[in-house]
Amino acid sequence: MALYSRVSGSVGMITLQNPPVNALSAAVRQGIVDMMHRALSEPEVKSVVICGQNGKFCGGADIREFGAKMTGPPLVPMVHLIEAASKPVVAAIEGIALGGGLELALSCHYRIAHSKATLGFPEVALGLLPGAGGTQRLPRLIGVPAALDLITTGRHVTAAEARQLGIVDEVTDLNAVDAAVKFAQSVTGKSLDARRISTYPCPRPPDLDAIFERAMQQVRRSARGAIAPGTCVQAVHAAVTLPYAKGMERERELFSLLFTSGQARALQYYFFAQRAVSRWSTANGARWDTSKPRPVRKAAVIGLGTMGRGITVSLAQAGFSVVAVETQEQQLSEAKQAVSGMLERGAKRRGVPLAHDKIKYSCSVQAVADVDLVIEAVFEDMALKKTVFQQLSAICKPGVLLCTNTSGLDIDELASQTQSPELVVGMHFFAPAHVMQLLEVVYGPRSSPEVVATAMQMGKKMGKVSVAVGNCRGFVGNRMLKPYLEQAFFLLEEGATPEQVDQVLEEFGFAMGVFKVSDLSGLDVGWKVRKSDGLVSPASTGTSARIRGGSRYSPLGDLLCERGRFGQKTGRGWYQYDKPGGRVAKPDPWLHGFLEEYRAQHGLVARHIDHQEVLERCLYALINEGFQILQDGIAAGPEDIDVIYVLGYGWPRHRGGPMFYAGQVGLDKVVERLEHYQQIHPDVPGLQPCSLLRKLAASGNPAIHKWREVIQKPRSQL
Ligand SMILES: CCCCCCC[C@H](O)CC(=O)SCCNC(=O)CCNC(=O)[C@H](O)C(C)(C)COP(=O)([O-])OP(=O)([O-])OC[C@H]1O[C@@H](n2cnc3c(N)ncnc32)[C@H](O)[C@@H]1OP(=O)([O-])[O-]
Repeated sequence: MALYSRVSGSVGMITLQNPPVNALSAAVRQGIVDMMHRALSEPEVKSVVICGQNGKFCGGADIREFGAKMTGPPLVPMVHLIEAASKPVVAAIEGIALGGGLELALSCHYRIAHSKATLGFPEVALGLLPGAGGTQRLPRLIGVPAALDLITTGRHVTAAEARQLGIVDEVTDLNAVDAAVKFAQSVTGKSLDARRISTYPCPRPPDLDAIFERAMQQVRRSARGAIAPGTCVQAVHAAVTLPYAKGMERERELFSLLFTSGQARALQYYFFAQRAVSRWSTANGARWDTSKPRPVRKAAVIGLGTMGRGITVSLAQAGFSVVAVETQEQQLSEAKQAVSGMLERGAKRRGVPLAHDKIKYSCSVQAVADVDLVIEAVFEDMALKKTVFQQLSAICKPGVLLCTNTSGLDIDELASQTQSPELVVGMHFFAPAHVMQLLEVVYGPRSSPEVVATAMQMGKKMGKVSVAVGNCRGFVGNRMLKPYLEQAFFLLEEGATPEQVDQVLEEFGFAMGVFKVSDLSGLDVGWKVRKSDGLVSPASTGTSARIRGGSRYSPLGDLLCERGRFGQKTGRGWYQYDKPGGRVAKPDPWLHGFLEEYRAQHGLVARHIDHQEVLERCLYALINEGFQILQDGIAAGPEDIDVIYVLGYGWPRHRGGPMFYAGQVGLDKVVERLEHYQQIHPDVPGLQPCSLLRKLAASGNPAIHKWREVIQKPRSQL
């Protein structure tokens, strides 16, 4: 709702009240309309200030209302009512003015912002465009190029930048509401003719066509199949080419198109999913709201390879004191240099002070004796990690949290090396660790609730989105990757090429196809794991070459590794590169010949494989594993899996995540297609629909937020 009060006798104050961000719900819109009428009708009131409760102006339209039937006064007439007012209306912007909140501010005649406020049009990230006049007013106010930048990227600007761009009239370090009241008094009685943005002509730069062409190219490059950014460009184009009223009609048309799209639904689901994962729960009943994190001031990182360096940077940038340990002298001095470089670049980019003095380097594990938390990031080898955990358990002060950055090894086995297994938890960072936003927090059966809470909070402090997951081989992300990769290998055996598979996945929206990713991360990584699992067999002919444990196995990745083809680092992998370390993947005729030979050797006849089969086999196998993970209680809900896939594995955000996508396709259809492929390839693993997927499909494809009701919780172990 909105509150009305009278300040200093002549200023009518409208205060938006809708925690947590004063979103423009039906009640708030109704309140604004009613209070505006009141302020305009009271003769003593000479000017109006609009502000938000609790230091937040407004976070935009209330996204929680998007799925429901629209009630209350619409936003567009509301902003027109404000702009047309005969008394000056001043927006007092504290905290945030985002989306519809900024549109509300742009309909006011003046805008006063606090210096710490941020402003922006983030609608594009929700699959929308600013639909209450934002696409028509902003270019009129700040010009086409700047408006295109803000609207198509959704980036937030500081109050200082907003002032520079001309979005706000004044910035204050003092109380913005008081400043707005004073300002409102100072403009009482002044003509408002020049203050109504909708009446401004839209500036037409001479190179207008080139500007729009460049904007379209830019969004096509960065959007990868998302429709909202290009539609935003079209809406701004309407501001330049049409009179205001017609431009508003066009904005409305384009907004409706986006609003009813599957992409908007997916992005809005994802918005809430990313927030829902912070309300974590574990299979044995620990929860976010009943578990208190421990204080951590000083942390240690053991092992300064690529991951350890990134983790050190993340910790230092988040303000933790860090002890960075690397026992090999040469590696330690290289790490120091690399970490310094990353910190300097980070400080420059983010405009924050350097965090060098936060880090103490050492080549002795003894240096961690007084820290509160240790993150082990040594080579991915169980024997080595066990030794490190034994050492840490002996050296660290009592009560220290021992975390491992393993990407899939058994947390419980590591915990059993220590005197306090309840203090052990996984913190699985993604490379590059100082850039990637995702953190899988892996709890073992003995991890204590407060240890999980501490790791989750540490992730948040480092600017990561932390997702709590259970302990199993590969956890959530890498466990689901396995069937996805396997299907891609089988498709090559059956007649596809890496470029064909990658093209299908990239058209779906992945930044990179599965084979390009494999070349980037190094084929040797998976090879080492398969070797230690006893899967890599010297026999390259005969039926046993393609069977492991009674199921189909593709040795293609192993065969490439045996030939020294590790991907980008060796200049050859599934593709060829112009040199070792090269980045541009080119189809490799050698690989095509190798695949032909391989098929001939194993009596396989290449067949035509279409787009649909590539997509369904790769994605549905991955999705099926996701359902198995839910069934096993490794992830608490589909949101956890979706956030992991979007933030850690390049799943296109506008498709919501694999579990949301499955729901959009229809769970019955996913079951049917998996069964279809399973009939054709009965020995291929990963194609048998798991029982939870079947159960949900049979119960009529319920909405994703209802899945938890069907998922049977594993028995509490507490
Ligand atoms: C016919 C045409 C009609 C057209 C009308 C179109 C109008 C318009 O153009 C469309 C829009 O405005 S689209 C909207 C454009 N606006 C946006 O896209 C803004 C999106 N919001 C954000 O970017 C961030 O939330 C903030 C920066 C606001 C705060 O960040 P922070 O401090 O890190 O906090 P946090 O953890 O992120 O959020 C805290 C809590 O607030 C909740 N919540 C937040 N915004 C909400 C909203 N608008 N609504 C409801 N709820 C919203 C959030 O879910 C969470 O709830 P929980 O229950 O505690 O989990």
